[in-house]
Amino acid sequence: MIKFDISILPGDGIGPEVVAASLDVLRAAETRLRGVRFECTELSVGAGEYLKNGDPLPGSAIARMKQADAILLGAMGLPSVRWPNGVEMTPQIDIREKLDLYNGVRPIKLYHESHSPLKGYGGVNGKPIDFVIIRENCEGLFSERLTPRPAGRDFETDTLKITRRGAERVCREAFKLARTRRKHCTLVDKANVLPSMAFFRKVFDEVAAEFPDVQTDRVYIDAMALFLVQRPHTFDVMVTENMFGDILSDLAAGLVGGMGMAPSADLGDEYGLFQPSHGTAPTIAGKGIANPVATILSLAMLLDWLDHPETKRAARLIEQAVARVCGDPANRTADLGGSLGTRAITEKIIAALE
Ligand SMILES: NC(=O)c1ccc[n+]([C@@H]2O[C@H](COP(=O)([O-])OP(=O)(O)OC[C@H]3O[C@@H](n4cnc5c(N)ncnc54)[C@H](O)[C@@H]3O)[C@@H](O)[C@H]2O)c1
Ligand SMILES: CC(C)[C@H](C(=O)O)[C@@H](O)C(=O)O
Repeated sequence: MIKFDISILPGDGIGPEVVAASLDVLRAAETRLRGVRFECTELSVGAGEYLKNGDPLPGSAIARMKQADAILLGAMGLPSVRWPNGVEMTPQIDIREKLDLYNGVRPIKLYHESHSPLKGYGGVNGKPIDFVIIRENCEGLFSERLTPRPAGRDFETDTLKITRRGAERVCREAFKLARTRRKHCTLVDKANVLPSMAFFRKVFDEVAAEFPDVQTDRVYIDAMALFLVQRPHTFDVMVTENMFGDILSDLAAGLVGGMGMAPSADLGDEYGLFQPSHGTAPTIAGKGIANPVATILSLAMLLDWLDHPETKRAARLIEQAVARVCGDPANRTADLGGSLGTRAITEKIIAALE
């Protein structure tokens, strides 16, 4: 019997609700696997933990995460809980940096035409929306956010830093992924204006030369916001800077039904953390209406990443169950215009596991 040790970080707001739903799916999938068990250890991290004990990310939690085989996270942060300098507590960014989870993988897939605000997508005659945003997770515009600054200045700055190592490794991961898909990789940058972005483009071009079988494009971030609305079906894998990826991934989620449909993985060379792209959605927390699909799909990414034949089989079972359930427009949660609650859609997904 192989045991996989999973750290579970439910977090704040709807985080615990969507994580509980995903753990029910995990337990149901586990009964269909041979010789594999999951041991889950819950860790308290987030704004709630700060309010209780004064630290949103205790060192003991980081130490425990480092021992685990993988990490599943709900969502963290509350708009009312802030540091004295005015910014929110964002332990999820701290974790990415501490575990060097530089490769932010954010798949975007449309399961039914009724989920998209765009006309002519999905369905029998519609065009599929199926692409992946690779977000550089450990530098870019977030890189110097923790640098202490003198108090009382009448200006504040943030630095957008791109290193060769940072750009090279994330571009390489994007190309490797493109190779397993439709072999197309698009760089999204602002190389017309920012020297840091011209540097990112130079590194992208160098890495591209290692992957002659992958077609490339270079699109400015402002144009990409337009193209994602006009022709999202034309993209396969795109790679971009931290902040650009943060913004584009919400826009992209909007194309396929909203944040409740957008899973993600934060990957490094040693550790893997999996979480929905969404936040804590405080206005719907505790109402039993949060859409758990993004977290359930993140769980499938986790199982795939564990890279054991049985966990990979579990990942496929979950993905297929989600596709079957979400492919039926009768199965819609409130965010998709339906009436199913968190529990009801989770039960349908569990029933669809084969
Ligand atoms: N990775 C994370 O943990 C993460 C990501 C984004 C925001 N946040 C934090 O979450 C808090 C709220 O941020 P926000 O409102 O900008 O973003 P949000 O993602 O929480 O919510 C944006 C919109 O999407 C809806 N939504 C999100 N997830 C949903 C789900 N599963 N089902 C149905 N509807 C869903 C919300 O109700 C809201 O209308 C803030 O404190 C923010 O810092 C955390
Ligand atoms: C809430 C915030 C810290 C986080 C980020 O900026 O990375 C979120 O927007 C995300 O996309 O995971």
